[in-house]
Amino acid sequence: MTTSATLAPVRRPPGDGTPCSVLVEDLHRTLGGRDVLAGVDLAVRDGEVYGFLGPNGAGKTTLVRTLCTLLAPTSGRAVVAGFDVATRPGEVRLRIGAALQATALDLKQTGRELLRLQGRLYGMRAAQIDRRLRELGDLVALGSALDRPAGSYSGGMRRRLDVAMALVHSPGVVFLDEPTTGLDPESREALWAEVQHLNAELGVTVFLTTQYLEEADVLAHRVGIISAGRVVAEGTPDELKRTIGTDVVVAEVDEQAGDAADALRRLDVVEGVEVRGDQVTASVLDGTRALGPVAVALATAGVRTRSLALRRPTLDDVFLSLTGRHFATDDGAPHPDEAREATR
Ligand SMILES: Nc1ncnc2c1ncn2[C@@H]1O[C@H](COP(=O)(O)OP(=O)(O)OP(=O)(O)O)[C@@H](O)[C@H]1O
Repeated sequence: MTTSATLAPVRRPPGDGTPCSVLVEDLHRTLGGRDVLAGVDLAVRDGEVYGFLGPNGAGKTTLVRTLCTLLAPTSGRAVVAGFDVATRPGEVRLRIGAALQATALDLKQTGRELLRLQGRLYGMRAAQIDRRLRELGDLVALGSALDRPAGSYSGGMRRRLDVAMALVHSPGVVFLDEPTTGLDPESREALWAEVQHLNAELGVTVFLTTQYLEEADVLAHRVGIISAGRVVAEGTPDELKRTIGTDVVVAEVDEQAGDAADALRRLDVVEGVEVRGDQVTASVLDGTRALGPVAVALATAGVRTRSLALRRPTLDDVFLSLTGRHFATDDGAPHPDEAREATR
């Protein structure tokens, strides 16, 4: 059997000397006859919060389950905490924590009982577990609820308990699969603060999947964007947005989006144009200089423009330019992030 931990290169991303907690190379996973992971490459450095962003069905959960050793790769390689997930799954499991989407808590047990059980499964003694719970501080700050059955918890409290359970045995790497999906804005922000705390104060490397653009933007040092089983972009949120240009001009037009796009593409100040419905988005280097020529070009082309707005690029613009699609929910309705953006 190969001992991946002894192969120094697997701990380092190409061209970078920083040690890596997660290294994925040309990873494929077939499910139901489909290549759900179609050659994923990515690297998460030690101590990083890595945001893995993608719309519904893109393959996020499949990748996380593979990295947590719950699914075997079809081909390619994944190394987590220094060990190959396919050949050394036991070593990987000892070193990671995971709060996955389909967590089945025994709701009759109290939070404290569940946390203690989790610690005992990792061979910890009661005193060690209690010390660890104090160390986790705010993360387990469920107050007196810690001694109530988990069945009485709100969604946010259950999610916090999930994350705390993933951390009881002091793993170096923790996987959080869509930890805030379904939470109200207040609970979401509380969980964000906790993720930041466990990364900054406890030094835990965090691999976090999300379908919320804002979440990746706020939490992640670096972001990987997955679409149809492939990582289509990787970088810091700012780096990714800079690929779009400095500013974005958005024109809402009356049924003439094609004419508007053609007119804008002819302008020197415009770097790229995307169309969605009656909305035409132009990426530009200098928004204040571009706004005038854009308005004139639309008027000259005879396009009736309902509104013209200037804003900074978002990760959704990055996704749109890479895939030709916006982030959207299954039913095609705008994602909550988009809806929020539209009302700003
Ligand atoms: N066991 C399976 N058999 C067949 N197809 C599957 C199986 N599990 C997942 N898939 C399909 O693989 C694709 C990726 O699923 P996955 O759950 O990894 O996506 P995701 O990005 O996590 O999406 P979501 O945000 O909805 O959780 C989806 O189209 C899904 O229907």
